[in-house]
Amino acid sequence: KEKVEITKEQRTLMKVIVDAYSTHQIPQDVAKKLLQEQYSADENFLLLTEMATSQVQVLVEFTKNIPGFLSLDREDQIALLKGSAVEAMFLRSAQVFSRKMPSGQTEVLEERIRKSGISEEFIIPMFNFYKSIVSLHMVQEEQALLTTITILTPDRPYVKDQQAVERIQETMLELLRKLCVLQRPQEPQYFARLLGRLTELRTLSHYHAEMLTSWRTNDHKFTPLLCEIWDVQ
Ligand SMILES: N#Cc1ccccc1NC(=O)[C@H](C1CCCCC1)n1c(-c2ccc(Cl)cc2)nc2cc(F)c(F)cc21
Repeated sequence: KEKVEITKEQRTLMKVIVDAYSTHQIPQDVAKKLLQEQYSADENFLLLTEMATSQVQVLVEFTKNIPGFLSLDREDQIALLKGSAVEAMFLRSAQVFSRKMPSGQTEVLEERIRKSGISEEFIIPMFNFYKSIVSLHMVQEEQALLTTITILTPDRPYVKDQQAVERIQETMLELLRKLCVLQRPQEPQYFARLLGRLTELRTLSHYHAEMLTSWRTNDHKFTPLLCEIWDVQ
């Protein structure tokens, strides 16, 4: 039986990542807004572009706190941010959806999102992903590390020094592996299941541009930052 224990450095690394992850969150709670009232498709589209834009800003701030990220080549830092922003946004949305809520509220939230203006064909794959995240019952350490691992994906377009990214990602993968073993000793496959979600996440993210351009709204206006990050306009 493998004796797994977190080293002192790993504990420090964990604390840095989790603190940064919880600090750099969007101030306004989108779930609360959506539960408070029903918006039109146009209002929802505007809300989405606002949320996505501020999500990119908090993502940039978060990555600055990932040990080793700032010592990567500057252009590679940008390539990693551009390459992971959409996935990070869907992962964040899934984590918001999987939050414990008073009974019946998750169903209301799901209904509001189904009717938000998003076109039918994307609703199923999106909620399949969200529900697969819900079923994992991740703790915040796992959520923070999973987002970090997503950002540190070496084979993003235009990354020059993939080895340098791999080295940092491996540190995070090893830490997550240990956490999963310690957190779920009775579920040896849990770590593999977590990483499997990143494959689903990448597939869902392929649709992001179409999800936006097919939104039921008269005016698909995007912020300059979103035009940069999302393949739109
Ligand atoms: N962006 C963003 C973002 C950043 C941080 C936190 C949540 C975010 N998600 C959001 O704001 C959107 C809202 C925006 C208003 C209209 C209804 C969807 N969203 C999405 C959703 C993101 C994208 C695309 Cl194409 C379709 C859907 N899946 C959500 C799940 C949830 F449970 C949830 F509460 C919100 C959710």
